[in-house]
Amino acid sequence: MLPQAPPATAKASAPAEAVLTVDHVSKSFGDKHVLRDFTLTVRRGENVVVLGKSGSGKSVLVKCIIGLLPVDEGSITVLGQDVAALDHEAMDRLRAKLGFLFQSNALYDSMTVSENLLFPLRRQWLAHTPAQEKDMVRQALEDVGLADTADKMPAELSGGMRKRIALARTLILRPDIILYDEPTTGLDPITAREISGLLREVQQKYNTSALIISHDMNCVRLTADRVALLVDGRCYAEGTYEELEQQDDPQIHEFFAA
Ligand SMILES: Nc1ncnc2c1ncn2[C@@H]1O[C@H](COP(=O)(O)OP(=O)(O)OP(=O)(O)O)[C@@H](O)[C@H]1O
Repeated sequence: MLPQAPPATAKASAPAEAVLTVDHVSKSFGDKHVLRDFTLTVRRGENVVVLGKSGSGKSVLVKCIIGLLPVDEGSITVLGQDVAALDHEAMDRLRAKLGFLFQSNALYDSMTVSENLLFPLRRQWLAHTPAQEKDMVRQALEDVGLADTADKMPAELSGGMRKRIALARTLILRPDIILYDEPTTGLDPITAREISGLLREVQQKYNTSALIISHDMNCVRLTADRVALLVDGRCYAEGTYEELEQQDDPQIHEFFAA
């Protein structure tokens, strides 16, 4: 009798833990049903893009995730914590583990790049020495490919560079999950492609998980491990970019046909 083959590496196929779960969430404003039984999971180390038309409820979804809007039904779990059950202080502590990259970048024009990066760091509970702070700024700027910009003012930088600085400011806090809101909006196609590449580098280097809201199909293709289509308040379809691109369903196809 042949010796029994060792069991297949079960570990390799086990899915990573969920870091963000949106479970059958509904949210309405009066009789306007924005989210209807919406379900989505982001696993550790995964980039998930939420794709939806303008006004489909992407921002409402993000606001529910970070506890700025209460859900009507269903639940949201972030890093093992039920968002609805958290008091103000606990929610603040949870938000400190999330990174945000806003469409506007939200940089302070009157501060240098270095001061912009240090601003959120100094609001944290952990104290750092000036030497540690300098090192953290240097590392974050290196990670976004802008090592020599620490003393520059945001106004001296291009749109793509400002986006990188905003990302560095997020990375310096070592977030577990990053929420990207339209990360390539307003950038020319070449810069948009560079920023999309950077999102991938960040994911690989820090093993961060990300929820990315984007309309830019190039960005979606370059950054997404999985895409969730938000249509009529529901997660209408979910899959890799390539899987969804091949679907004939007109509701799915129209996103990829443009
Ligand atoms: N606080 C609110 N009160 C009432 N209606 C709201 C509120 N916030 C959002 N809405 C409505 O919910 C719907 C979804 O809005 P949302 O901003 O989430 O869309 P979106 O997908 O992010 O759009 P865009 O891509 O244009 O930013 C819209 O019809 C909007 O008017």
